[in-house]
Amino acid sequence: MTANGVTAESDAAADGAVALRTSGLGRRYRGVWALRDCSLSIPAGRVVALVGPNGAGKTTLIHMIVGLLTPTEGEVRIFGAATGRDRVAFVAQDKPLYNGFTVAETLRFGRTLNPGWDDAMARRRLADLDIPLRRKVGALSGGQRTQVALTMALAKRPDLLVLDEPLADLDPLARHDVIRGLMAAVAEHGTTVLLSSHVVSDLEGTCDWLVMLNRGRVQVSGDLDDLVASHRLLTGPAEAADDIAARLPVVARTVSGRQASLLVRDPAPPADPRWTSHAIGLNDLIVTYLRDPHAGASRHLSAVPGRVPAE
Ligand SMILES: Nc1ncnc2c1ncn2[C@@H]1O[C@H](COP(=O)(O)OP(=O)(O)OP(=O)(O)O)[C@@H](O)[C@H]1O
Repeated sequence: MTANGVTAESDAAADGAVALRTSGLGRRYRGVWALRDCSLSIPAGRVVALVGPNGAGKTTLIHMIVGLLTPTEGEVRIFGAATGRDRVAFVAQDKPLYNGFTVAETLRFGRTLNPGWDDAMARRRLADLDIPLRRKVGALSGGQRTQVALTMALAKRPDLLVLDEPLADLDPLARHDVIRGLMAAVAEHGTTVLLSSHVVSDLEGTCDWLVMLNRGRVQVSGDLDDLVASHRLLTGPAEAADDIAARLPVVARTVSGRQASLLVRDPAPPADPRWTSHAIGLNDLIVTYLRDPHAGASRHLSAVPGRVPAE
């Protein structure tokens, strides 16, 4: 385990096991940057949560990764290759499937288009899920459509599976089933997964790497457990907050009356006994970063989390 995302990325680069690397990636729409200066390095075999507020640039990033969108600047490499898209499967937000096709016809279509298609697995998976092959896709429930789209993606036997908000529109039980099915399939084949979601509770226990985008910039990228362990919430008197902030890498601060709370990364224990240090959960960590687009941009952080060291 490493102390932060930057170090973890160096490790991944060193052993050659990088599934996805973006370098200085950016996309502009009519003069406005939707995503800028995005440099990430994701080790192979990780299940990556991509989170960020509405409009943060998640779909823009995903579409550049899967080749649906041309970058304005920078580049994407999949398993070291600029042309590695044949190793990627993608499930889009709206899960485009042909409503007039039956599930069986949908599978046949997938088999025709994909040389490495695993038809036995696809049929087994749909049978386990009680999804009838004879039913028209248009007659399936939202959860069943998601499962069919996911099965189509898994049957391609991708090395990198990219899912744009696959859990939206699903009830909690269906969300749970989708995640469980996905994790089982991923565990069997060591597939790297990149999953965007707004539902933080779905990500806990599922994902082991976290990428946070905010206003088109990478705020954080790193091993999820390491990120949670390396942040502490310090609470103490508001009048002493500036003093603490001058000495420690403060990510974000809130003041309520006479009390201040500082989210701090890799802090030494505060010498001032009026301050107490608490562990922070994943949900609070994410919410704190998301609330403040500048969180993490402290002058104390010598490297911006998520930025790949120069090679
Ligand atoms: N085709 C487009 N033309 C102009 N602007 C666009 C286009 N697509 C996206 N944008 C803008 O780029 C920014 C990022 O959008 P994007 O869809 O990538 O965000 P997101 O994080 O996926 O948002 P959400 O969580 O709401 O799906 C937004 O400000 C959006 O309005």
